[in-house]
Amino acid sequence: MCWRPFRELSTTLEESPLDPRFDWLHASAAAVDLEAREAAISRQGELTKPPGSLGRLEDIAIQLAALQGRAQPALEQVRIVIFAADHGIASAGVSAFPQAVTAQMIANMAAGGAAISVLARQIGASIELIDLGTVAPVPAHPLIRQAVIAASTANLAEAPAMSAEQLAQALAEGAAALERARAAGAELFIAGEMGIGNTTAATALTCALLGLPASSLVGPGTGLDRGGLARKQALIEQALALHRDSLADPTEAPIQALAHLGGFEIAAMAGAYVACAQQRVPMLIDGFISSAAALVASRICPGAADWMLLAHASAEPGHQAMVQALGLRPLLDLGMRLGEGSGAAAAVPLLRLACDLHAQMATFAEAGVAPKGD
Ligand SMILES: O=C(O)c1ccc[n+]([C@@H]2O[C@H](COP(=O)([O-])O)[C@@H](O)[C@H]2O)c1
Ligand SMILES: Cc1cc2nc[nH]c2cc1C
Repeated sequence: MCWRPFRELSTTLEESPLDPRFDWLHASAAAVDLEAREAAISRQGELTKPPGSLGRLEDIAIQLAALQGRAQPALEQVRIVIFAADHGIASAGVSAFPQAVTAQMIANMAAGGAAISVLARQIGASIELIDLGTVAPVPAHPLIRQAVIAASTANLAEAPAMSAEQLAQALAEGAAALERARAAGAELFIAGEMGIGNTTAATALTCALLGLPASSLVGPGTGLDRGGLARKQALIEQALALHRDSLADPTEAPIQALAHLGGFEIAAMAGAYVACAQQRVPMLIDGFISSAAALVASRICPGAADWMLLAHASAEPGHQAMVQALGLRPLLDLGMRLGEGSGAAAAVPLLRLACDLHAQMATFAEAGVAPKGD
């Protein structure tokens, strides 16, 4: 695919026609292993149950077999990477919580007291926290990687959220996190996020990519009241109008939308997802913000969605449109809207159950059970 980021730029994004910093994004998504898929389908047909009776537990095992390239998939090594960043738009009052919470929650995650800390311990996942830039200080901690791009993005209702250089840095941080996850032997990659104001960025980004009005996707995020919700919608409308011309070229729209309307953590997640698809690492997508990043990744890298499982349906109302556009089906619907990768972590036991059933059930022949008649 001939894809040229920043070919025709707004004056604030100054890059050359073919910017080499984005070259790596051009590589295609890997093909899934159809032989392993067929072998897994065939094994499911031999297990002691009416064919199809384990429903989506069968589909999960088959998909993981195709992604891991083995007839018997397994999920011992799960990696959770939490990308954290602040947003310029937060100063406009689009969140129910103060901006300082982003940095405070990174510290809480590192100390082991956040929901994702409990979930990661429970499922035995390794965890990495990446600080891409917060307004309040983040303490030094062995679990926290300092990869600060800027204290926050710019206010996307007034200017492009980030420069091309900042975008390149964020995307590369995501790819580097995937590289470390692979080195640690990860069999499944989960990206989580933390960023006060990031439902505004994720909503604006999705509106731009799907051509939908702010009113159809905007939601309360951390718990905005009616007045806050109206302010959030108006700011997203303002941002979409401001950046419309910069997003006009459909071949560049995903990357331009990321630069103009995204956040550092959203761009890093998109970079990690593209790298996962290119490097054969199955990913489990979390909620609203993660799905916006997944949508960008699937637009940048056609075929990336083949490498994704969607953990859950977020309670944030705009998530439904993202789910539809991704063509994925959520595994869980628990009314969650936390982020942090929490919904994905909650779905891991289900995936493991699917793998264990696939590997450990007896076949009709082994158990001496008569198979389905003709
Ligand atoms: O992932 C979700 O489905 C989700 C839905 C609503 C809110 N969040 C989290 O809440 C924060 C953003 O909410 P807000 O209201 O500040 O835009 C951010 O840290 C997200 O992780 C996450
Ligand atoms: C406390 C808190 C925890 C979070 N985790 C992810 N987003 C969050 C937002 C808030 C406000």
